Amino acid sequence: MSLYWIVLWVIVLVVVRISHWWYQWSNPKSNGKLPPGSMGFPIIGETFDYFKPHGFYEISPFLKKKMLRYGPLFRTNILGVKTVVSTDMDVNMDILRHENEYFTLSYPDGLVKPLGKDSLFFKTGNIHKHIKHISMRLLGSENLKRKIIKDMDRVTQEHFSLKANQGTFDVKEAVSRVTSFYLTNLVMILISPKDKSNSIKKIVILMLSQSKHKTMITINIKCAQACREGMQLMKDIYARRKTSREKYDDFLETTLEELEKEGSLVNEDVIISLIFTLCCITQDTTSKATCMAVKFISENPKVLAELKREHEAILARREDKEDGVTWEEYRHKMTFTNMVINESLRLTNLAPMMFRKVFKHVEIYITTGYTIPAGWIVMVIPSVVHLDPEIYENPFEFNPWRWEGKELRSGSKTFMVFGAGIRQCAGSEFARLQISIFIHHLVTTYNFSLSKDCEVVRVPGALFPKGIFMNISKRSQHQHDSGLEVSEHRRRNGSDASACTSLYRKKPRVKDKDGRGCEND
Ligand code: HEM
Repeated sequence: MSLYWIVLWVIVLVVVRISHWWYQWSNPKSNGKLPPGSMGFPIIGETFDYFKPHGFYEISPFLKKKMLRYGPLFRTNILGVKTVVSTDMDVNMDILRHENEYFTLSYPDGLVKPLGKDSLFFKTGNIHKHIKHISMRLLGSENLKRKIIKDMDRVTQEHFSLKANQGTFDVKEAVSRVTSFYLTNLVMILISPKDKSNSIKKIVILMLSQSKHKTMITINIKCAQACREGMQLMKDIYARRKTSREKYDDFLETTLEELEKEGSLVNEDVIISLIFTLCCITQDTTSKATCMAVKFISENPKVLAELKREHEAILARREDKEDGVTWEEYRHKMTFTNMVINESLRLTNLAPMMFRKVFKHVEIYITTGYTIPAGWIVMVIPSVVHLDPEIYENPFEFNPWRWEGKELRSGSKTFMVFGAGIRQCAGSEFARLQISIFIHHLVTTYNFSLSKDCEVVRVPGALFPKGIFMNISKRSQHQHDSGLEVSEHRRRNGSDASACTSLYRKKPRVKDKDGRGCEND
C-alpha cells in the first residue's frame, strides 16, 4: 500500500473517531429522557456564551435564546460539565428543597476551592447543619441586636464623615472596609493592641485584594494566594489565642468552646475556614448590594424623598439624637427601606445562579418525564423569575412600591435572592441591617449624587467596571433641621412615613402566576 493510502486511512480513522466523540459529546447517555438542549463545542461547551457580558437591563441573550428554543429547562455544557439549566420557579424550588435527598451543593472549583476543602461549601448533612448553627451565633438576629448593630452604626458613621471630607469615594470599597473593620474586631479580639491593629490592617487589605482580584468566573492566582495568606493569618491568631487561654467576648471564643465540647463535629481547620469564609462573603456581597441600592436611590428622586421622610421620622422620634440606629428602629420603623432593599436585590440578582450536583437519577416531575442523570450539574437561575413580566409588572423598572403590603423578609419561589432550603443565606439579616444603616446616615446627613459613568454590566453577576463613585457633602444644619421639622409635624399629625403613606404611593404590583401575592408558599 502506498504512503498515500496509509495517510488517507489515518485521516479517515481520525475523522471517524472525532465525529464519534463529537456525537457522544452532543448526545449524552441517559436512562430516561434528557431535557432538550445542545452541548456546544467539545470541552468548552457553551461556557463563553453563558458568561458573555451583557447589559444590566436585559436577560442574558444566551438564556433568552435557549428558553425560546427549548423552554425553561434545558441541557447544556458549562465549564466542561454536563449541566441542566432551570429557569422555572417551581423546578428551582424543588431542587433547592431536595438538597441531600437528590442534590448536593457543588460550585465550580474556581469559586470555592481557594476557601479550602474544609469550607462549609463542601460539607453536607449533620456537619453542614452544625457549621450553619455556629455561623448563626455570629450572624443571627440575637447577635446583631446584642452586639453588632452598635459597631456597625458607629463605624459606618465614622466612615461617612471621613469620606464627606474627601468629597468623593468608591461605595463598594468603602462598604468593604467598613464591614471588614468591625467584623474582624467582632470575630477576634486579638491578644495585644499592637497585634490587633497590625492584623486587622492586614486582614482588611487581604479581603479587599480578594474581592478585587475576582474575575468573571474564576478567582485568579493572586486571589487564591490572598485566601491562603488570610487563612494562615487566622491560623496564627487562633493558635496564639488557644495558648494564651485568655477569655474574650468574641466569635473566636464561641468557636473555641464549640471545639472543646465532647464529640464536637468540627475541627480547627473547619472553624478557621468558616471564619475566613464569612469575612470574605460579608464584605463582597454587602458592598455590592449597598452600591446597587445607592445607585437606584440616586436615580429615583421619589424613592429618595420617601426614604428621607422615613428616616427623618426615625430621627425625630429618637430621644438622644447622638445615638445610632437601634434594633427597634431597624425592625419596626424601616418598612419602606426594606421595600427598597428587596426591589434592589430583585433587580440586581447578586447570586444569579446556584449550583447543585445530582447524586441520584432524578425525575423532574414538574416538566413531565425529564431525567437528569447522576453526576450532572443543575444550575438554578432565579434571576429569570425575578425579571419575569408575568410575575413583576415592568420588571426592569425600579419600583419599591410593588412590595407594599407584602411579607418583606422571607423568600419564596418568586423571590429567591437569598436562596432557599437548607442552604438559604446565613447572612441575609446582617446584609439588610448594614444596607439600612448605610441608607439611614446617607439620607439624613448628606447630600449626594453618583458619578455619571457608574456602569453596571452582568457577567452574569452584576459588575461595576469603573466602580460606583459617590460625590458627597454634609447637609447644612438648616437643611437638616427643616427635614426634622417636617417629620415631627407629620408624626404629630398621625402621618408616619414608616407606615409608607406618601404622595408618591403607587398601587402594589407584585403578583405570582396564580394572581396571588408574593408571600412564602
Ligand atoms: C445581599 C447580600 C447577600 C446575598 C444576595 C446572598 C445570597 C446568598 C444565596 C443566594 C445563598 C445560597 C447559595 C446556594 O444555595 O447555593 C447564600 C448562602 C450563604 N450566604 Fe449569603 N448572601 C448575601 C450576604 C451574605 C452575608 C453578608 C453573609 C455573611 C457572612 C452570607 C453568608 C452566606 C453563607 C454562609 C451561605 C451558605 C449557607 C449554607 O451553605 O448553608 N451571605 N447567600
